[in-house]
Amino acid sequence: MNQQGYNPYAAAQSQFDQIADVLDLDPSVRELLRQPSREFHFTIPVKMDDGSTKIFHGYRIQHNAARGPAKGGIRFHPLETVDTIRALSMWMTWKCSVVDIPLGGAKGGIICDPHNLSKGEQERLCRGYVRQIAKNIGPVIDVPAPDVMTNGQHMLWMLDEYETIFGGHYPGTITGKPVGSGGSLGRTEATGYGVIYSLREALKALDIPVSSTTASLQGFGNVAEYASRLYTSMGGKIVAISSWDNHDQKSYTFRKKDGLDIDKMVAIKDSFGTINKEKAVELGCELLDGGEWIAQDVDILLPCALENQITTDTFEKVSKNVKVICEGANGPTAPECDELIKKRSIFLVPDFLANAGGVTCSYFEQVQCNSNYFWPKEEVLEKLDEKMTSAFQAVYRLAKEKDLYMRDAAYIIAINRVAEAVKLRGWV
Ligand SMILES: NC(=O)C1=CN([C@@H]2O[C@H](COP(=O)(O)OP(=O)(O)OC[C@H]3O[C@@H](n4cnc5c(N)ncnc54)[C@H](O)[C@@H]3O)[C@@H](O)[C@H]2O)C=CC1
Ligand SMILES: O=C(O)CCC(=O)C(=O)O
Repeated sequence: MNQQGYNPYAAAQSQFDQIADVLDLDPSVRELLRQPSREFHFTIPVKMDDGSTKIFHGYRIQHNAARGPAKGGIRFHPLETVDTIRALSMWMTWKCSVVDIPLGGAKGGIICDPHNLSKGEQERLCRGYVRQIAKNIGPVIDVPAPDVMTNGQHMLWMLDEYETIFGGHYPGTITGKPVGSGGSLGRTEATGYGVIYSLREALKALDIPVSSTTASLQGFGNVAEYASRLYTSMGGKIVAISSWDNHDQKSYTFRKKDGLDIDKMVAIKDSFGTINKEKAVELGCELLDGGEWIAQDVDILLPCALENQITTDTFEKVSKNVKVICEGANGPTAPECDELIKKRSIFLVPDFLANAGGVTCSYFEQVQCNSNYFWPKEEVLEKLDEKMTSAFQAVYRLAKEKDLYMRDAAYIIAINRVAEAVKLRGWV
């Protein structure tokens, strides 16, 4: 999902280079880690409902697998680009490393708009994707999962195709599967809840009670919905949410200054996370331009939609009262904006730490599939909270000790672990 003039891969590499300098990384380690180790680009012919055949373009990019099988979601998006997937694969490596789970980093995508595909066409697209990549994914190689505009149903079609090809049950091939078909309880909630576990720790560090805070969110899909649910259940108040309207081809911000009722907002969104604007107005929401979510007078900003949303331009609109930015999306902040965030002393919880709950629960799903024994939801969420909290605390401790920006501290921990793994394996 590239926007004009913005290249997420260049952003991911620039973040990496900055920390590689701080760590004085060995040149060969640096060269190895600043790019993906393997890339697959392929075509996917799909029989459409009208009898025609359409050719889609699919990608799977594996950044690094030194600490374990590569891991990361598959996106469906009409504006997906290879550089976005490269960046996301790199961020997956740092994400798995910062929460210390034995997995590497990968990401996949198909250039398509599922809004315009029937269920049957989506199933054939998922199966076609797997036919092209089956030999290069699997429980010990690379394990996909859902991401933007993909869900458990897509994952199960993909798994079924994989198991048909290899003739057996291999539930550890894909995570984010539906519960009852090899999925873990809690995976649907995991990313959003993880964002709020990190936010809770950040507020604790700042000595601010959650129940005294207000927040504004970008996005209302999987991550944002569950982040909103947990945050409001802790007493926080959400005053604005923005979402994309595919029919109007623009985004809107829905604002209610005395607080949005999240159950009611969920009831009027579709499966793509689009809020019905007519129904929102009936619920008493003000309808603002999509970009207005960032300009609200709140304590907390939760970007949970897209990359490159907090830029030097949009940052000018950020209220002086914002105390925390907790990044639910991957890469929502342009690298040049970090200096501005630091200058304003806004506490930042970086994306690959804040949104690591999804992949952590995916790891739990693999563990459960391997032992063919599934845990109750409370146990999954308790383990998730433990993992997220201890990762946050390790990053926060380092940031405090060395007076570092939270993103830099998280990168130092993550990159050091991967650099150590590639050295121990004798790759460099
Ligand atoms: N689903 C997961 O487990 C994980 C997702 N992420 C990241 O979180 C972000 C969101 O992912 P999901 O919630 O899964 O996606 P999703 O597809 O469920 O929801 C995306 C949401 O973003 C909104 N959106 C799209 N363009 C927008 C715009 N211009 N302005 C305002 N809203 C807009 C959509 O309306 C929708 O509500 C992505 O960056 C994704 O990579 C990160 C970790 C795990
Ligand atoms: O659950 C997973 O394996 C991957 C989730 C993901 O794609 C992400 O964290 O960005």
